[in-house]
Amino acid sequence: MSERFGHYQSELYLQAYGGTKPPFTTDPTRLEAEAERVLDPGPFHYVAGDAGSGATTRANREAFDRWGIVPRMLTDATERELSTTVLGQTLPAPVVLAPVGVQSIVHTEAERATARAAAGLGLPMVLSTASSTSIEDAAAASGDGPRWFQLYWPNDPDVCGSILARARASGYTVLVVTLDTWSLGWRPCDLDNGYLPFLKAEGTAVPFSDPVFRSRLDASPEEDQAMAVLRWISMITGTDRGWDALPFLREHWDGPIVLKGIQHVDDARLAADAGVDGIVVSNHGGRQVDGAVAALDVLPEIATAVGDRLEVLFDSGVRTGADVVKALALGAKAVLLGRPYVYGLALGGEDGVRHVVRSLLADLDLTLGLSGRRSVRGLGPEVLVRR
Ligand SMILES: Cc1cc2nc3c(=O)[nH]c(=O)nc-3n(C[C@H](O)[C@H](O)[C@H](O)COP(=O)(O)O)c2cc1C
Ligand SMILES: O=C(O)C(=O)c1ccccc1
Repeated sequence: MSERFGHYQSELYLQAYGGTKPPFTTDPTRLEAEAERVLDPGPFHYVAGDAGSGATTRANREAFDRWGIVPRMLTDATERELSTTVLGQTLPAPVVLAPVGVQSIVHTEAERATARAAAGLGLPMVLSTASSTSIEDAAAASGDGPRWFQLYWPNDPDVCGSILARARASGYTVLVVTLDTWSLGWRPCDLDNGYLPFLKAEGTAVPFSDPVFRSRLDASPEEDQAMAVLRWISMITGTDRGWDALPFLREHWDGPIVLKGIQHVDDARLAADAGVDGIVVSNHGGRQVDGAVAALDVLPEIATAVGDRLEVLFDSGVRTGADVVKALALGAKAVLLGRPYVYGLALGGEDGVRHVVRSLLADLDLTLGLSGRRSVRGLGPEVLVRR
């Protein structure tokens, strides 16, 4: 796909002359408030919420604000190139839709809408193990779009193997293994609202459609939903595995493997020593450890330590084109976008996701060009100053 993403700006201005406004805001700082107006409190706070006092979420944003882009002039940046290669795949832009579970709580089309929007833009969608759509249905919606699969690692090896086999058979190419959520963090908002979607069997489409998981139950999920949910939760919670368990994943996956949730440089080194293909430097958007370090603050050290041995991806707090430029300049190959596209899904389904992601990419394209840079490749710390 060779779309000039910056064209979305002229498209929106021209539409305005025809009397049509954007479907909803183009301002990432207003998305959350607009989504709050269309969502019930439980789902809204589940998406927007974070761990404890929210300190990590705030730290993620503050870390971006501490860097400034220093624009260059007269560099001929009229034509920009956003495309880049990530884990052997050429992507039209260095942006991936992060794995977000239970999308049915914000829109009836759920992950199918996200999959269609991502495929239309040629960007990978990472399907969550906690998806409300089965692996196969999401793949069908994604068509020939790039798709990656995120694993919450069941402690039953046969169940794990079965899920991975289904993902491979359905055309998911990259395996993203999330390490930081072997239990949900302390989330006061959800506790106060008494809101946990899994207890109502939302976000259980992957195990409930899995023959090996079903074979582990005394009664089918249709007969005894509560027991099936509890069995599944017990399989994916706990942290009794160590780095020596990774070869199991290699045996059951024939494409790139990425570890998500890395925040310590020594863990990044262990990931490289283990031979994985990539990591996502991430604190899960501030949803797990309250008071954790901002993901952006650990990115430079990690990228310097292991960037030549594996691909370093980044998420947690990315909202604007400038944020993408900063993360790339500090060593990320690409970023994952979380909550913003989920707000787009809530506000407009597939079109809403597309509007949010196109807005981000247009902002990225223009920010890059007006900063005097022609390509997302080769950005380095010289682009930035510390405020
Ligand atoms: C509602 C919600 C559900 C999420 N579910 C998952 C999940 O199932 N698997 C996962 O690896 N990460 C999950 N995440 C974390 C995202 O993949 C990502 O790390 C985070 O949202 C990035 O931060 P951001 O929201 O600030 O962009 C979820 C995040 C949200 C907001
Ligand atoms: O809520 C989350 O952050 C998350 O990662 C998750 C975990 C399990 C099921 C659904 C989402």
